[in-house]
Amino acid sequence: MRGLEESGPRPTATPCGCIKPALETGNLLTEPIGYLESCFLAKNGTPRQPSICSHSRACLRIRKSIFNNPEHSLMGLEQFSHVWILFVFHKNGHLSYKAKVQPPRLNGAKTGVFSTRSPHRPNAIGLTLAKLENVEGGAVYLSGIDMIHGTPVLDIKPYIADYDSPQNLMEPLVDFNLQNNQPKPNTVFQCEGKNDSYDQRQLSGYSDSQPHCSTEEKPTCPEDRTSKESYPRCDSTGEGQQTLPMHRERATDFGLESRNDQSPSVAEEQIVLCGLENSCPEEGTDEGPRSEEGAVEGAVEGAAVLQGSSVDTQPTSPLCGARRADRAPHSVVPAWVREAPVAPLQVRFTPHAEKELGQLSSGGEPGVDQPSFRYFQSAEEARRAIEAVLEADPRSVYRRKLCQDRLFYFTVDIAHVTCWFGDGFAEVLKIKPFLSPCS
Ligand SMILES: C[S@@+](CC[C@H](N)C(=O)[O-])C[C@H]1O[C@@H](n2cnc3c(N)ncnc32)[C@H](O)[C@@H]1O
Repeated sequence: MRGLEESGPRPTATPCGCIKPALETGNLLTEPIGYLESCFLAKNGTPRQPSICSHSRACLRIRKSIFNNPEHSLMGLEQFSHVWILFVFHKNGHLSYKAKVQPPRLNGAKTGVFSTRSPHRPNAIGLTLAKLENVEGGAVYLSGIDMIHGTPVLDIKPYIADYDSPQNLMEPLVDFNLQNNQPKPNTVFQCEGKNDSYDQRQLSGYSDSQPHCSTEEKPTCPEDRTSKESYPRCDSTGEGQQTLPMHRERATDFGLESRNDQSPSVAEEQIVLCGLENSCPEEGTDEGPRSEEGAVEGAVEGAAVLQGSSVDTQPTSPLCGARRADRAPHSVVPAWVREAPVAPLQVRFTPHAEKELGQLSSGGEPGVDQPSFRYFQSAEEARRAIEAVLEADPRSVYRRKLCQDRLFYFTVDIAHVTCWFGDGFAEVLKIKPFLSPCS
């Protein structure tokens, strides 16, 4: 990654010799959107992952040099409970990196850098999933962080479990009996599956190796403080900061709470999890106050949407045998994420397009030199990909509203697809081979 001292992105050559603008070759000139004010002043003692210390606190103020009105850029973010923070490991000391590293968790054994969360990597970029405590004006208040004070932050993105958690992309492992919130008997096996999560921790290298903080045990964290006490630096610069919503009412409010008002506190999330884990016969410990039935119901329903927010609830069985930090956190997203106003489209292919698709996978007509798929293994796979793309209506709002009758083109693998959209459907008209001159 290029340093700030350089004047700007310069054109660079691609492997095939074409000169392209720097951005197109991935040479990004970054400018931090802000510098983190963190409760951790130095690398030493800073948790290796955010899950280790849920009480850690930080504040990020969006710089005015990025947006004249930083608060505009944060509009709507308060509706999310968690955010991804992309940042620069600015205190790495050197920019060197090695293909194999020794993550502390492997205790001396080496593994490939890309299978770890090591700070020392080709581009010194870190990625942390933090809890969003509050948004006030142009400032974002976070908890559960593993970055030090002064860390340059490159970006904030909302955490959306539907997109970001593989558990949401796979068939649920547990069939819940929603009446009494008990997993059906076959989930006992899942609850016993401790090895899986252990293996994953081993592989990720930097995950929870230390005693982690919970509401009840906090060996390495600062005291749980009131919001103002938690952000001394922010308070010193930010006038009129309000008390952060750290202390919430009861877990029963959790599933029914609008993110607009307040997010559930860490403690509440844990209460909900405790309520769920008590349904797991493996887990005998009772680490926190038991939630009331209502709270558990709200959680198990998962997609419960009220007051503009939607609570994500993960299947609990893989979590039963795991420790708290291994569990996918419940998260809150605004309702629009799950209730998009755009209905899925019906997708159909003209007979002509069907024929062309078949020809692509078979390498074309005899005697004609035609490429076959690079990524898909069959025409059927390509067809499913094309269907999925179109079903979700890939058109921009502008196109949808103002250029409805225009043909729409896109390319997937070597298929250049031409289609059109009608009321509630998309129809594929043509599929031609496409080979990029310079990919
Ligand atoms: C293992 S990294 C993981 C960071 C992030 N969660 C990730 O996976 O990319 C976390 C460690 O990086 C170090 N660290 C945090 N902020 C840093 C910074 N700005 N520059 C260099 N090292 C930093 C701290 O020692 C912390 O324990």
